[in-house]
Amino acid sequence: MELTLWMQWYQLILEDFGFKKDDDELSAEILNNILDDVGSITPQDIDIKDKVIVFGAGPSLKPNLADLKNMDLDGFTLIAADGATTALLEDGIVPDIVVTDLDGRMNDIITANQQGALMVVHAHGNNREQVEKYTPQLVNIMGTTQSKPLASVYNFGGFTDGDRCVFLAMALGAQVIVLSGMDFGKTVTHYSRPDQEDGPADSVKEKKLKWAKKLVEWAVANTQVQFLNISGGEEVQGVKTLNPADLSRW
Ligand SMILES: Nc1ncnc2c1ncn2[C@@H]1O[C@H](COP(=O)(O)OP(=O)(O)OP(=O)(O)O)[C@@H](O)[C@H]1O
Ligand SMILES: Nc1nc2c(c(=O)[nH]1)N=C(CO)CN2
Ligand SMILES: [Mg+2]
Repeated sequence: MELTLWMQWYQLILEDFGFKKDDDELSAEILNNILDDVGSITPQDIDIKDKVIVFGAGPSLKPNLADLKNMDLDGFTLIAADGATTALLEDGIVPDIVVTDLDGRMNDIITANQQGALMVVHAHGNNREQVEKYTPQLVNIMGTTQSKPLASVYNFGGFTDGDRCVFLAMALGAQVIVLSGMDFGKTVTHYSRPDQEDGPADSVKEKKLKWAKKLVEWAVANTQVQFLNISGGEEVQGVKTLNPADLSRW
């Protein structure tokens, strides 16, 4: 999404959650400084295929993976939103890219990185400590922010890890984006909340998922990218729902 338009969404999100722009900016500056020290990658360093699968951490993720793990996924770039990484690794799949604000199961995210996954690390006002602690433990990192971009910290638009996967894929030139485990709604899994069982979202998470869905629906309505949905959960307006097995036709 173009930056000036994203900034209008961002303003509404700040107001809705009471987040402070200054906190987001400070965290982004800290990430930028760390990346200056440890090194980082740029969008030009990331080659994606025309077809991408974005994995969110919703309840349909595991059933989706049960089908996908027996299919040939070579034609797709696989992008995992944070905690979804754990579910992929359980099924023997290493994502090509992990988009994370560093609150998934960090051991698994580090393992995926060691096995080749590129890291898209998001700095925001509520994850400064995780940025400081975990970024130096990672390699092949690209930084992102939801606020003002910096030399090594990009803003492609998007808010939650899952919808930011979508905006990243679009910025990198994806033509087809398949949504998996992007249920939205009111149920979260232990992949999203590593210390909890699957169950109802708290009010903040529910609100985050509403914004995530709105942003994905904006992308569907305002870009030429072809979206397909194999997730269960809520219908995403304008997106055809498929069975995972039918993906081989795309
Ligand atoms: N029902 C769902 N439960 C959890 N995640 C979902 C769901 N549906 C879609 N998703 C997407 O999967 C992503 C999983 O990442 P993760 O749970 O780490 O979220 P997050 O963006 O860091 O949010 P939070 O700040 O609540 O941890 C979410 O960002 C969201 O976009
Ligand atoms: N300031 C702030 N920004 C965010 C937050 C958060 O908790 N605080 N959570 C996000 C992932 O859903 C994305 N951005
Ligand atoms: Mg997260």
